[in-house]
Amino acid sequence: MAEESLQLYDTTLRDGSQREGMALTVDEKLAVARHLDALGVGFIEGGWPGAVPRDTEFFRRARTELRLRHAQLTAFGATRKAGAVVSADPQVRALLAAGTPVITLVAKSHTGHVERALRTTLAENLAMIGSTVRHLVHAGRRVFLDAEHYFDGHRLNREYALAVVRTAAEAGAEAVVLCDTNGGALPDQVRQTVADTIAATGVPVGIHCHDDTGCAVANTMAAVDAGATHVQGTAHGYGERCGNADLFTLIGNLALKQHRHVVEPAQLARLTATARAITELTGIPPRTAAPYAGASAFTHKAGLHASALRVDPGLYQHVDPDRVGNTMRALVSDMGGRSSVELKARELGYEVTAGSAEVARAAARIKDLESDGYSFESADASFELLLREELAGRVPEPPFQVDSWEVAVAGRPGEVRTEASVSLRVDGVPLTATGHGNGPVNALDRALHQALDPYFPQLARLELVDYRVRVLTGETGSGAATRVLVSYRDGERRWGTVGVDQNTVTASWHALLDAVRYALLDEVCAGRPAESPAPSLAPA
Ligand SMILES: CC(=O)SCCNC(=O)CCNC(=O)[C@H](O)C(C)(C)COP(=O)(O)OP(=O)(O)OC[C@H]1O[C@@H](n2cnc3c(N)ncnc32)[C@H](O)[C@@H]1OP(=O)(O)O
Ligand SMILES: CC(=O)C(=O)O
Repeated sequence: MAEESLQLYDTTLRDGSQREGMALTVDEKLAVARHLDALGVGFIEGGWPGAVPRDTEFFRRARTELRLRHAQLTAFGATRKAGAVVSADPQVRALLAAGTPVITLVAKSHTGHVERALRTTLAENLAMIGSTVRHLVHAGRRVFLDAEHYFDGHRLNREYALAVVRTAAEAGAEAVVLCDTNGGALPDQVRQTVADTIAATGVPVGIHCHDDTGCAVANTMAAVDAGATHVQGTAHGYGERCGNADLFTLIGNLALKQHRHVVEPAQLARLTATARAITELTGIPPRTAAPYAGASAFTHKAGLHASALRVDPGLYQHVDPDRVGNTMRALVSDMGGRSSVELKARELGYEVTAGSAEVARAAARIKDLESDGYSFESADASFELLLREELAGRVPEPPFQVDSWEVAVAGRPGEVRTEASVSLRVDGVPLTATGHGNGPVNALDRALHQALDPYFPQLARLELVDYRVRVLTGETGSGAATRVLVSYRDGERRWGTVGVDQNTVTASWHALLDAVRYALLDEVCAGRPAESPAPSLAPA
């Protein structure tokens, strides 16, 4: 396909913010805008000044705090009210006051909406569009017109929908963006309607799709195929109801499948990092299966896939993950075999081959342990400990031994106390320590730190960051097995371990021990500095 330039327009900060659960502060909006700018989008729609106070404030601060290198900041708002004088309309004045180089106006293109929602005449709606666009263009702004409900409107009254497009363009709108506002269109309808609109009017058109049929990206691609030259979307497809077209997926598709010039290759390589940074800012759990930028987009679980990937990653990947800044990952589980173990081991830095006896033993143990309830796909550290055992041909000497542990939970109205005690040995030296916490796992974690940190100073940086419990056989009630997954981090690294037992606290203890042992892999006891003898770790 010929290389062709498209306008890339992001509306995360406006339509994306219409998503349930999304409520960015002004600081967060500014930060999202900076990420999108670095990604190379052409336009960033910041919100609706004059209607949403936070958006008015965003544009006020953007004037001094936002230095965009690629994108043009865009303010969004409605045309003047029916019967109003455009220059006196407060919403239109607020749009100009936002001080952006670009303004996007929303207008009705569906006769039913004009008559029933706006409660005005079809002629007055056209006059509202014409006068508002002219007024803003005269004030020196670039103007886009979002034609609301365009696809339904075009089906109901094609001539009127086309009249909206012509009126906006004749008044000076740079492009008219055809909106599938209720998200109900399918790709064929979008393709035909876009083609018909361009053929009938000759006006440059854009596309803005919602995802209510799960087709927002497909509809956008269909519109581009039919000649749309301006593409709207949002980060992660955030947006009203089911969301908008996912801009990250669109960028991947347009750049890598159709070789269209949407962003530079170096910007494309920021796609995954941008997606993750925006997730951090919104706090909305990411869709791991999201194309291109999702954590699972290049993650392989099935053994047969892994066996082909060993030969050539291209055999099960439609593009090279490096192009979008993502990485290939392998998962080990009972659905994998020796190839999955080899891939995961290589990912972790081990030079092993699927044909070796060690790898075969590791693969067999994983299948057995998973049938007992273990799950290794989020527990790389437990996998690595298991792999090391197989490579060494024995259970390596642990850096510390456990003699016993104990947890006590006592309560009375308004107060619950949890205390954990551990008895360990390091280099044969017995240690006991006690930890208090807001629950058994927290108390055990603190007791382990209390006992071990003086001997292994690197453990002091260790932080328990996630804890998940799953009851594996709910129907057997309190006798059910539980699986516990814990995640630790020590600043740079993050790792997960798994424990399984009938007793939740025991399963947690095993997962905690694996996590601490993993932290001490390759470490020898730091020893006690001569000048500071081992502290007494007996409980007070
Ligand atoms: C398809 C889209 O997503 S467009 C973007 C939608 N985004 C938003 O609505 C977020 C910001 N909105 C708001 O803050 C408020 O809704 C406001 C300030 C715009 C209006 O608030 P209010 O005056 O209290 O009215 P309300 O929210 O009930 O909306 C009804 C008014 O909007 C008008 N309206 C509805 N659609 C449109 C439109 N496309 N263009 C202009 N006016 C419209 C109605 O005619 C009605 O006006 P009227 O009271 O003069 O008859
Ligand atoms: C303008 C817009 O957000 C829509 O029609 O969906």
